[in-house]
Amino acid sequence: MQSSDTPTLYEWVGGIESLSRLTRRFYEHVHEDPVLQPVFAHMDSAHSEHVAAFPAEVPGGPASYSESHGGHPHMIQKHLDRHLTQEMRRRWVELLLATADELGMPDDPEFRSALVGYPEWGSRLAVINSQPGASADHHAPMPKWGWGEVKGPYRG
Ligand code: HEM
Repeated sequence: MQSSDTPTLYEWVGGIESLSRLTRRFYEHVHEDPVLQPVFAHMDSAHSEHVAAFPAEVPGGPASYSESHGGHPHMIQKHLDRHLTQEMRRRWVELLLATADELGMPDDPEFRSALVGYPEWGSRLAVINSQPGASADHHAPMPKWGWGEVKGPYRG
């Protein structure tokens, strides 16, 4: 049951250090992947540092992406006209979850169900936003993601 002492997903995952490790390793895999490499060919590796601020803010971490990197509208803009396909999206989600396993991120059922939910949802928005004619809402609020139906970590 969720209560005032329930940690945020951000705290549970290990904060910005853990998310920076995840994004860094994830993009290493992306650059070796035949489906995703061409999509991310122009992304420089230093980029993964500030990208981690986004998945930090969504699950309850500091609002630094909103304050310093243009917030949700800027992130949406990065996906415009990319013509992302379902094959790319599925590969992206698979690689992200495989990287979480590789790095030994928490694997309790409650955390993992929340972890699967967010990229599944967000990647589908990325595909929609990447199609011809899509535009970014300049007031799009930052998404917030929590424990969902499981309401918190396992308590026995
Ligand atoms: C939950 C889902 C997703 C989130 C939260 C997300 C988040 C982000 C963020 C924060 C950036 C960098 C923005 C910046 O420069 O400040 C970015 C860039 C980008 N994303 Fe996503 N993204 C998601 C899904 C996807 C998917 C599924 C794909 C492709 C299969 C994708 C492709 C890209 C590309 C190509 C860029 C630009 C890279 C560059 O700078 O060259 N994204 N995304």
